[in-house]
Amino acid sequence: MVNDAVPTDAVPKDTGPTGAGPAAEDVPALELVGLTKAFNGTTAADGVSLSVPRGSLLGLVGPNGAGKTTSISMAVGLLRPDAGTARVLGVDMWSDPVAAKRLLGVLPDGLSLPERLTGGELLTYWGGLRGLGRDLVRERAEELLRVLELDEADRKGVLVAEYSTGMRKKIGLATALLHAPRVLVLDEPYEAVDPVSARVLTAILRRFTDGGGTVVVSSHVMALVEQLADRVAIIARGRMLADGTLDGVRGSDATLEDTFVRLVGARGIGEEELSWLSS
Ligand SMILES: Nc1ncnc2c1ncn2[C@@H]1O[C@H](COP(=O)(O)OP(=O)(O)OP(=O)(O)O)[C@@H](O)[C@H]1O
Repeated sequence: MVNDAVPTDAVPKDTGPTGAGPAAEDVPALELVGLTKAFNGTTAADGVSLSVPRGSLLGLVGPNGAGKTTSISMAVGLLRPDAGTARVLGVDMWSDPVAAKRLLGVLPDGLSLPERLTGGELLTYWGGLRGLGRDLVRERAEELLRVLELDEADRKGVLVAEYSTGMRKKIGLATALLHAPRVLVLDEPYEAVDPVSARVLTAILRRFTDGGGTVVVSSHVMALVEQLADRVAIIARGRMLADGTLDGVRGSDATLEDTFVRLVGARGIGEEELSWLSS
């Protein structure tokens, strides 16, 4: 798995959602252009291209090892591509990473966070890195902790190091939202999150897109993507197999899972395989 953790190179000073200047209306929120990456001679992403219109919520799905995290990591500036690039509202991630990251909120795979801080302290620290004013950070941090139900742990002084997996996801999401980005890229945001918190997360994402924001979510849960997303992209073996509106990709009479299995290829278990399990 790609695990390049926290955005590093010159965390941008934020000037708010409109800080990077207005982009032309027809510019996609996020564009992946021929993103390619090989690890030790093995291609993990092979010319991955995708265009995500503004205001949409795209579900990125693919089997284990398909190249989702690799592609996302290149798109958000965490992993340098061998070839290709990504643009956030028309701003090139690899030639102008500071401006591109200003527009972007990211929940990366395997996010590493400062562990010896409470959630509130972490958000204060993060807001400072983003160049946000103290009062604004305090207000937003309190609200995020409350909405994401991390406020009680915060009052008790629970450190991030002591957080459960789901709590870590939620505080990671809070760091992604804190500077009010225009595009959110979330790698498996629902993983390990309880059903009540999942509803809160869905409500946050809907509010975000209703306000004109754009979301890319990777997930293995087809039913969730069908319920949440208006667009879907299917990737396998490092290649984009399909992308478009949900109905366009799956057709009106098939489930996303059917389409996924048809495109990716089903694999059953042979008669003899694992027969020792039933002996
Ligand atoms: N840092 C790395 N070093 C070597 N190989 C890597 C690295 N990161 C990813 N890979 C390989 O690249 C391929 C794609 O991995 P990636 O993590 O992008 O897949 P994924 O679609 O996110 O998988 P999953 O659904 O299991 O999280 C896999 O074969 C993986 O082993």
